[in-house]
Amino acid sequence: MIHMRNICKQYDTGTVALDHVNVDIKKGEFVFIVGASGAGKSTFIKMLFREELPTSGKLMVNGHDVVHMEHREVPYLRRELGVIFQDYRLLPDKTVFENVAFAMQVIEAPRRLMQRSVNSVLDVVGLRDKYKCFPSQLSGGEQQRVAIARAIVNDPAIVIADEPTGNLDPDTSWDIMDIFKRINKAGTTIVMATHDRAIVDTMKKRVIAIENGQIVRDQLRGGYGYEA
Ligand SMILES: Nc1ncnc2c1ncn2[C@@H]1O[C@H](COP(=O)(O)OP(=O)(O)OP(=O)(O)O)[C@@H](O)[C@H]1O
Repeated sequence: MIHMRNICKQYDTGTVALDHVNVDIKKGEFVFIVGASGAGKSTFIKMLFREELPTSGKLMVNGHDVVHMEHREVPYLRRELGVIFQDYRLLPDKTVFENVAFAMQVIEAPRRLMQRSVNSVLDVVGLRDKYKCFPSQLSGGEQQRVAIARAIVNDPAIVIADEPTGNLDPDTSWDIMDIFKRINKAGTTIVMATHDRAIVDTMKKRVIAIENGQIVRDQLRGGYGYEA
């Protein structure tokens, strides 16, 4: 599902953010990406949806050759991925329903499918009753639920999340992780960068640790493994 070979990323500033990274992630896996600040986690995540391109190496994501694909193919890659950020990134002047529906409008999904699919994912994240609210009327945890609903409404092959609980308190973070667990149980691959030691230690999923742009540990049923 994800195949990285000798991926290097050097930014224009000269910083080497990824240094010969090799990773294979299979369908249905749940993978945490951990590492100190500046280790290269976000850069790793951004490669997957082609927000950044590697300087060298081979990268396949869900059958797409991310490095060599034509620009016009990029939307086809991205519609197979659901991406979630620490800061939610909702559209402030759209309601909960409209924020989620917008992801379907972008791919020109049929209207009748839209109503059903949006209601269904709002059920998954427990927000059906708030469908008319605007983001400013929601708590941080609720906003992140909307972002998750938006990410999964088109039934992506892979959900990619960069610090999705970074702005949330521990109880709310666990509620969010329960949603990710359910999405993963339904067969969706999840790749998540996180600093949340308690979550990584408790969930016992695959852990890929990055240090100075290099993978220093890749462990099934791993723990966080770093001092805070
Ligand atoms: N757009 C950019 N231009 C130049 N350097 C960058 C850019 N983005 C990241 N970097 C540098 O690349 C390195 C890796 O950054 P990255 O954001 O991937 O780390 P991270 O592990 O996600 O850190 P954090 O946990 O703080 O988010 C850092 O040295 C960072 O300063």
